[in-house]
Parts: sequence; structure tokens; C-alpha cells
Amino acid sequence: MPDSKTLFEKLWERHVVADYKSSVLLYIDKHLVNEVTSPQAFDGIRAAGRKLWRASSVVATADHNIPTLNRRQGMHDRAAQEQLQALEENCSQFDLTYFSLNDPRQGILHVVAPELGDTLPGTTIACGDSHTTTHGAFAALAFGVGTSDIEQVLATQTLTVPKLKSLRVDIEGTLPAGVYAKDVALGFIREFGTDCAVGHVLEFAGSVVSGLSMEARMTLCNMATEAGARAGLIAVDDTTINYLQGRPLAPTGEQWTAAVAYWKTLRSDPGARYDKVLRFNVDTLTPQVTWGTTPAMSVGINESIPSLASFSDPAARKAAENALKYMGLTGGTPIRSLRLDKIFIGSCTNSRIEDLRVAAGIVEGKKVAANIRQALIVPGSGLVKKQAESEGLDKIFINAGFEWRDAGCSMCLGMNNDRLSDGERCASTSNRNFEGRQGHGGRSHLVSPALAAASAIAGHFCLPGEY
Ligand SMILES: CC(C)[C@H](C(=O)O)[C@@H](O)C(=O)O
Ligand code: SF4
Repeated sequence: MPDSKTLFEKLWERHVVADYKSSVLLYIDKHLVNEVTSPQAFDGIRAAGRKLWRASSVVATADHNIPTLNRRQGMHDRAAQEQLQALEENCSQFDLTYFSLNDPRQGILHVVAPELGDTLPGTTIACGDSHTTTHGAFAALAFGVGTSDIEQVLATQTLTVPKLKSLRVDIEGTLPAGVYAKDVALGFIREFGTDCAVGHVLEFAGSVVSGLSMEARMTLCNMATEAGARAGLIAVDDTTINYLQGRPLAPTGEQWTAAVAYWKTLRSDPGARYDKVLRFNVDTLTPQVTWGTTPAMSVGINESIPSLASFSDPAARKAAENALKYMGLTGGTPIRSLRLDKIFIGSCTNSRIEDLRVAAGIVEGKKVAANIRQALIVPGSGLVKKQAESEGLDKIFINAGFEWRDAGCSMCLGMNNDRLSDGERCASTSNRNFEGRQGHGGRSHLVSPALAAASAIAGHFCLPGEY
């Protein structure tokens, strides 16, 4: 059909301010600001004597380098303290919405904005953080940007974006019990690679996606950046609308009715043309565990770490060899047999209430294994923490031997006090397992919250119930 458009085209066309040959100037509706990537952008604004174009588009909070324990005692180092202070001063100078460390709305921006109803379908969003792809779960065109882009958005409310291609993945089949969105993301990246979506906006479609909750859709879109995508997208349906209704910043009354009518158009038309289409069937997917240093290096829980001989491509073999060396592993070892030192349940991939409920259900009445030195549960926001506490999940975790922390990025990356020591092996619900990601010499294995919880009890990788 000649007039058929993809969801991406619909969002793009509504926001183009100026069309250059290979890029466009895109209007940005929402700007999420953190403490790490914004200080220099504000310095630039001040140095040029500029005003902010639309200060009301900003929501700011600190998430990356803040402590998740004993917050009142202050920050772990000077650089972190300076970044936090800069954010606070900038928000006050420019009169921006800022959630301070003792505001329950503070947390990881990719958890905070959706749960408040600040992430809305049909909007464009910029944030100085690569996991901004998360917001695509709401049919928002959301870009992770760098510090100079942040300055541009603050000053002009526009972003220069290169022309992007469209990629749709149809996720089909029946999700087996115990297999979650995290496993779908890891399985997809394992099959198609960490660069399969480079230069593309990646739309997740198909019956499996339609059946997922918003939390699970956010997990999928969060990992779109690990497939190289510039943005993730999922069409609006009743699940989206039901999730948003009644959220503090979502529209109300007549505005809600009008918004819903528009949001319902935010899906790709039949016959819309994509630059690339992939299919991923989940019928035989099992819970995934990464064994290497990219999110594509994963195996199913019943599998062994691949042997070097199984890689026919020399470059892939070399990469696997380096990864195994860093991870202290040998090909052919069953992934279940790896003994763990730490457990991290948190991050913008898997720290929402649904994730915590799944984990709590698995560890209830059990104890973290003796060989686990530290098991952290880090809710994605103060509101997630409150909700979990109102359901008694904190007690379940604490009784099982987990530490119940305040919201933040925490052990997802080594920018605060929560980290791995040299050689420590961790089951982590985060999204990146690069060398040194969770601390110098730390060995990260990406898993779903269910697998992290079960593995905490067993002390090694296993499925729930296998202790
Ligand atoms: C520090 C920040 C800019 C970085 C990102 O862009 O994603 C971090 O959040 C990450 O997950 O690696
Ligand atoms: S939780 Fe991890 S991936 Fe997400 S924004 Fe923070 S550091 Fe980045």
C-alpha cells in the first residue's frame, strides 16, 4: 500500500523540524537528565549565555554514581560528589524538575519516567544515556545522546539525527514457562549479533510482544541498544494504555481521551515497508546465561560453554578465546557448574516491581548459599522500593540473606560503591558484561531475575527449584 507507514516513520515525520540530506533536525518533547553526562552541557549553556528553550521538558535525577546504602553519609568519592552537586545547582539555576536523593521518585531515569507517566506514546525523548531505548516500549522515539547533544537539546529543543533505517523483528511462538523477556533479548542477540541493528530503529513485533507486560516490553527495548539499535519501538495497544492510565504525569480528562485516540494510531500500517525484517521463534528458547564479554555470548541454562573448536570463523574464535580468558572459563564446562560470588538484581533492565516479585517468589523461605559473598536487590526507583515494601517483598529478601538497597544504577556499572572485586563472578540482571563493567577484573554473567534469584540460593547457575 503506497500510504502505509511504519510506526517509526509516523513518529519521525511528526517531529522533523528541518530535513538535511543525510540527517534531520528532530524536535524533542522530553529530556531526561542525569548527573554523569549533563554537567558540561550546562557549562556550555552558561558559557554561551543561552537560555533553555523549554525547561519544562526536563526531568532530572541522579542515578549512576550515587550510593545505594547509607545515603546520608554522603558520596563515595569527590568526582561523584561534584557531579551530584553540579546537577543540583544546574536544576536549581534553570528551574528544572529534579528528584533529589530523598525524594521517593528518585531512581534510574529509565524506570522513573515510565512509572510516573512522563514517558508517553508519540513523543520524542532524549537522554544522555544509551539505554534510553527503553522508552520505545511506549511507542516513543527515544534516543540516547552524548553531552554535546544534551547541550543542543537544552538550548534548542532539537536533536540532529542521521537518517535511520527500519528493522522489525517478529517474535513468534509460545514463550515456555520460566523464560522471560530478558531471555528473549539475550537469545535474539545471540542469534543475530550485537551489530544486527546498527543504524536502525528496531521495532519489536509479533504475538510474543503483544502478550508481554509493559515491564517486560521495557526489558526488551532496553536491550535494543545491545543489538546496536539507535532506538527500540513497540506499537501501542491496550496494555500500553492500561499501564499509563492514572499515572501521576499522564494526561487526564478530555486530554486523556484525545491522547488515547491518537495513541491508537501509533502502530505500523499493514503493508508498511521496512529496510530489514527478522524472525525470532521462542518455542525452544531456554533461560539464557552469558558466558563471555558481550551480550551475544550466551548459552541456555542446560548448555555448556562453547568450545573454541566450535567457532569456525577465526575472528569469532579469537574473541571467544579472549572472553574465556577474561572470564576464567574453559570451553565445554556446563554453565550450571559455575560457582558464584555475588548476585545483583537491579539495573534499568530488570529492577521493576514485576522483576522483584518474580525474584521474591523464588527465594521466599530459602537462604542465599554460603559461598555468595554479597547478594544485592536494588529497586529501580524509590517508588518501586515503596511498592515492594508494601507487598512485604523486602522482608522476603532480607530473610533470605539479600541486602535491600536504595534505588540507583548500583552494581550495573562500577561508578559507585557497589562493585565486583578482581576475579569475582556475578549473576547480574543488568545488560552489559563488558570487561571491567561491574568493577576491575569482575566477571559478569547476564541473566533474568528468576535465574539470578535461583542461582543465589544454589550458589551456582540453576533453574528455580533446583537447589
Ligand atoms: C554512564 C552512561 C553514560 C552509560 C550509558 O550511556 O549507557 C551507562 O549508563 C551505561 O549503561 O553504560
Ligand atoms: S542501570 Fe546500568 S545500564 Fe541502566 S542507566 Fe544505569 S548504568 Fe546504564
